Amino acid sequence: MPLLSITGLSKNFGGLTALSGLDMSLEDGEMVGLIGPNGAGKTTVFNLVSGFYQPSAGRIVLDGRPTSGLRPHQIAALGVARTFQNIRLWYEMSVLDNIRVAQHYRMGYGLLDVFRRTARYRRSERRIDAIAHELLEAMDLSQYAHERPKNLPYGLQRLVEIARAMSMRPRLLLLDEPAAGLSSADVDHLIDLVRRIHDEFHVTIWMIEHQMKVVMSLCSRIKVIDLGSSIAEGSPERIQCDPAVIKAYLGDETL
Ligand SMILES: Nc1ncnc2c1ncn2[C@@H]1O[C@H](COP(=O)(O)OP(=O)(O)OP(=O)(O)O)[C@@H](O)[C@H]1O
Repeated sequence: MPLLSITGLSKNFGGLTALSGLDMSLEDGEMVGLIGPNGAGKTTVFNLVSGFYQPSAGRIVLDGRPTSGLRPHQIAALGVARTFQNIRLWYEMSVLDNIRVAQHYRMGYGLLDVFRRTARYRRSERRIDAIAHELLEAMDLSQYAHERPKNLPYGLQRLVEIARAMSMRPRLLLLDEPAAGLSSADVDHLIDLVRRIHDEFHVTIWMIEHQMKVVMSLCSRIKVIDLGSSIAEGSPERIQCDPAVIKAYLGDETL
């Protein structure tokens, strides 16, 4: 059974069809790309999968369970974490606290536990700290644990956002343009780190990315959409010479 199965997924905004009849599935452990020209509907797909939008039609099934009607926090609890095209962090908190706070839904204690500082509360807090430090280490961020994200260079903020998403121990990680705005050295570092977290944490990854170097180096399979519909799917080598893909990108030098 696929980890994620999407059938006939559509989304309309008033008269605008942002997505139309998308089919897609991801097997456990895969790293897959989602590409397409600007406005193709890529972020809409991620907003639907993560519960930020409800579909106009179609079905999303996560590990055998339909997600229709579920709110974003309920989908997160089922194991879907994401990053955003425009970085979203708590800029006044430390990097460490950003990563700790993201785990709150997994804490398994109530307000009374917090006030009484029960054994359950202390156990959960220790576990949260351990996970946060493990991730900071895995992503070479330990030395920034007590910095505020707003004082870090943009490339590091992107990594903190990925670490925060990973702290939820997701089964499926959705990365929305992780390389946007990064220098070429930062892009190489990002490629290494994404590969490392994929291998180390056995997480399934679906990424939207305009920088073909990132998608081509990391993804074993790529889905291409244009104007809300699927136009191709296959290995990076196949996608690069697919006539429909070349036509969609004609004039776009990024491919
Ligand atoms: N909340 C919304 N309300 C109205 N229209 C929307 C909304 N979200 C997206 N759209 C429209 O849906 C279409 C697809 O947008 P989407 O952001 O999914 O594209 P994208 O492929 O992610 O583009 P980009 O690569 O530029 O980020 C666009 O025409 C966009 O303007």
